[in-house]
Amino acid sequence: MEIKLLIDRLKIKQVYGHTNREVTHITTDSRQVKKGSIFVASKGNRVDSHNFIEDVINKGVEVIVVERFVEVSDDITVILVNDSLRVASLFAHMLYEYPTNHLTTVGITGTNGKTTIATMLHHLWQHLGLNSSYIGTNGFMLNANHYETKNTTPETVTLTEHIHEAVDFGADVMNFEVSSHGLMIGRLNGVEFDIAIFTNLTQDHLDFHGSMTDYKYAKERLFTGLGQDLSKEKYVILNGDDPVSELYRTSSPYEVITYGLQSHHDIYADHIKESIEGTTFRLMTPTGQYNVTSPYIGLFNVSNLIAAMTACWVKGYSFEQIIQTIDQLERVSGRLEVLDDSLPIQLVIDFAHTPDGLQKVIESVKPLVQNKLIVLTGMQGERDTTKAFDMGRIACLGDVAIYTPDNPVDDDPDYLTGLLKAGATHDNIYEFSDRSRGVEFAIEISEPGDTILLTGKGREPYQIGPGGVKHPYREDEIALNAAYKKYGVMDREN
Ligand SMILES: CC(=O)N[C@H]1[C@@H](OP(=O)(O)OP(=O)(O)OC[C@H]2O[C@@H](n3ccc(=O)[nH]c3=O)[C@H](O)[C@@H]2O)O[C@H](CO)[C@@H](O)[C@@H]1O[C@H](C)C(=O)N[C@@H](C)C(=O)N[C@H](CCC(=O)O)C(=O)O
Ligand SMILES: Nc1ncnc2c1ncn2[C@@H]1O[C@H](COP(=O)(O)OP(=O)(O)OP(=O)(O)O)[C@@H](O)[C@H]1O
Repeated sequence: MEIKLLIDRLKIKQVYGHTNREVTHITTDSRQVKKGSIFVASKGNRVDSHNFIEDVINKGVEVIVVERFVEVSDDITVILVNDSLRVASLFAHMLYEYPTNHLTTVGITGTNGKTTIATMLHHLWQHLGLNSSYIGTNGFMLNANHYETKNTTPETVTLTEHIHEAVDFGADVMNFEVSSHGLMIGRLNGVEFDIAIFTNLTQDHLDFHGSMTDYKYAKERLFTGLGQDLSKEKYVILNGDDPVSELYRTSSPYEVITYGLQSHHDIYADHIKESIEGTTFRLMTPTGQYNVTSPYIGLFNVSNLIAAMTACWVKGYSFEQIIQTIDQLERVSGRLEVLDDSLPIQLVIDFAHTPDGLQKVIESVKPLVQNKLIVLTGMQGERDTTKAFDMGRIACLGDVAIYTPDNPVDDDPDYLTGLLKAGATHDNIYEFSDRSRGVEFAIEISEPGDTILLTGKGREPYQIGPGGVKHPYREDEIALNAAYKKYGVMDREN
């Protein structure tokens, strides 16, 4: 695309150099530039990437977007603007031909359940015969192809580029985990959603948002962002069990469908029966009642599954069609996942890292516990530590609570476990500054019939230590190795 077309869209700007250049790529990261790239410089929390301009010019970049004047040779085109990241969104969407117009987009927001619902949907669409894409905490996916990403909602240019890749791949639908950070700092600028789903709002990320009120309004942006154009077919799917849905109901003019576990919702479940293999329930819908056998454990996963099914239903699939695919659905990686059911203990990994998530996950597992319940929980460094006290208290719903750090970054691991310990409600508690030792200890003290619930990590393959350095870490492997050592089960499948 000729940069003149991009520049013409901006009123407030100063442009130096030629405007008849062709560009094929845009990036906010100097390490990603190639010939034909526009490089957008910005001031981050850690570095000011205006400092990399010489470097990107040496790599062949001829067009740069900046927020402050920089001295460069005359053969470089410099576009000086007020807010370079806002311009990055605009240029990226123009360059990639407004990619969200070419597929169905589903945005999922809420404190817990985004990855779960987005993953369920990604599989449901494929079983219904569509090509699907997923972007979120577990990376970027095009059907079964998986690529790593850095954030739950990546920065604006990377996100737009991935949407463009999904369109090129032939994806019919793209499922987005929409983080409140992403909504607040413009990572989703230009993304036009067709379906917006809300899971729940409970305490998390107060280090970033400051208060639950600000956090609530951050998430509301997904719903106000749907716009007002009623010639478009869009839907709002809200968890009726969460009171915040009443606000989000008023945030958008599109049809609202509520789901949940209570009979006054539009779509809900009753006759729920839980086991360690999964859950059965009766799905009550505007088109009839259906029996569902779900491979997912836990009441909150009934809610999550209904949200996912509802998104397929509003796109025209019947509940009969949708339910037929459910027994083929894959487990959601690291979310209430039972590791090797041949063991004499129930060894479960989960990603719960908020008080509500932890409470729900313990409540889900408790009825299935035969002997004692050992809960391991962790506190993240440099994050919302005000949740630690409650998490320490909730972990004591187990007979044994083990406190560890989880991605401590530059915080002292003992400080983090101490914050958890402050909430303890019984004495059967242990602290480990090395999380893997805590996992091994949980196995060491277990007896056949016990349930061990390892929360906060799931299958995240690293621990973030001092300086933000990621060290390889696999909780599933540590736990299984310790369990095989203790219980001698050799036929491991992993
Ligand atoms: C606090 C925060 O949001 N930080 C984000 C921010 O980092 P930053 O401001 O420190 O960036 P920086 O390192 O100063 O770099 C500034 C600019 O220079 C560029 N750069 C940098 C180095 C270089 O050599 N060359 C270069 O061009 C960078 O690409 C960037 O454009 O910009 C980065 C690039 O876009 C993000 O990856 C990073 O997310 C970090 C990793 C993070 O942990 N964010 C969390 C708080 C977050 O966003 N979480 C949400 C929610 C998750 C959930 O729901 O649990 C998420 O969506 O992930
Ligand atoms: N609907 C729900 N309500 C409460 N807790 C839930 C719900 N769904 C999942 N959880 C719990 O929260 C944990 C995280 O789930 P999931 O990864 O789906 O959430 P998320 O919103 O994507 O979180 P993140 O933004 O941190 O990636 C799960 O492992 C489970 O313990």
